[in-house]
Amino acid sequence: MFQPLTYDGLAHRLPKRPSQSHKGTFGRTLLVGGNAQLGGAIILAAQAAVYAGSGLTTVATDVANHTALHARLPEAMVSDWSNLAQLKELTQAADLVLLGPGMGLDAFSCQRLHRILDWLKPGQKLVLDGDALTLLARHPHPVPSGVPIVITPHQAEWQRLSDLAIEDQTPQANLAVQKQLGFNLVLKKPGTELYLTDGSCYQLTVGTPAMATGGMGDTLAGMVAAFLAQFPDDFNLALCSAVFLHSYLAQELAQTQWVVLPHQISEKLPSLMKHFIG
Ligand SMILES: NC(=O)C1=CN([C@@H]2O[C@H](COP(=O)(O)OP(=O)(O)OC[C@H]3O[C@@H](n4cnc5c(N)ncnc54)[C@H](OP(=O)(O)O)[C@@H]3O)[C@@H](O)[C@H]2O)[C@@H](O)CC1
Ligand SMILES: Nc1ncnc2c1ncn2[C@@H]1O[C@H](COP(=O)(O)OP(=O)(O)O)[C@@H](O)[C@H]1O
Ligand SMILES: [Mg+2]
Repeated sequence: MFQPLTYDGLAHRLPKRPSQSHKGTFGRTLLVGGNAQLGGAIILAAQAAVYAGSGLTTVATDVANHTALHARLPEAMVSDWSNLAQLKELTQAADLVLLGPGMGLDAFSCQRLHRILDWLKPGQKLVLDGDALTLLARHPHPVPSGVPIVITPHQAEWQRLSDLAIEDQTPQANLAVQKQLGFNLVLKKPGTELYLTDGSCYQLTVGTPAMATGGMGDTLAGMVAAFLAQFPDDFNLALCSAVFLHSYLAQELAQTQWVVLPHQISEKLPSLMKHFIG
């Protein structure tokens, strides 16, 4: 049922950067997340998005995170996520919205999730991760039509969304729920599984327990966002490449490290992508 994701099957298939280009060519990416306690999650996601090549990256987050984000990642623009009018403008101007890392589960975050689902228009793209998935499971809301959606749950988040206990998350059961939902599903675990809306299914051949540390999924979410935003011509290739490179890089780093820190993956991305794409 699954096609294996391998280096040889993916490398050199993504397009090089055209010389006639500017930052707008490579995607306007909006990341929404990071409450006062979980700012690290959206900072890690934003670093991954910028280092993976997103042309213009804006982060809507709690004001408590603004100074840290500016200090750590001056390439990203920052907005106060409690300003709903500004959030609407940013959402409507984005090519892709990533929603969820560290966003928390309170009523205001739920409102943000529902409003962003209402504001998105056909032609835009949406990635949902972390608390956005838990909120959607608890408080379902219609999703925009004509907007490809990627969800990146770990097994407990998928349990909340699918009602499948972790021991019941067989490929057949996962596929049945994914088809009902109509989302592209990246089910994160050792041997991450991808169930795409065109019916294709893939499984990771790389990865390591050195990845089992907080923030690793936030980094993947930022990479997925940047790949989908900057490589719009082949959605599935962009998604598969992001998922593959995240674990491939971690596996490379784990040859000499006990644990791989999520930000180390981001730091290696510009050189690895040059090597991978050619
Ligand atoms: N630096 C920061 O700011 C960080 C902020 N973060 C942000 O925190 C928010 C909450 O995300 P979350 O993943 O930490 O919590 P939640 O959704 O409750 O899941 C944990 C529960 O699920 C269970 N579990 C079972 N299987 C599992 C599996 N395969 N993978 C993982 N968990 C599994 C697990 O079981 P246990 O560990 O108890 O065995 C536990 O009971 C989210 O927005 C995220 O972005 C984090 O990224 C960390 C760094
Ligand atoms: N033992 C493991 N083997 C392979 N990959 C792992 C392992 N543990 C975690 N990962 C990977 O690390 C990431 C963890 O994501 P997630 O739980 O959402 O982290 P966080 O929310 O803390 O950022 C996923 O990509 C998952 O596949
Ligand atoms: Mg996560």
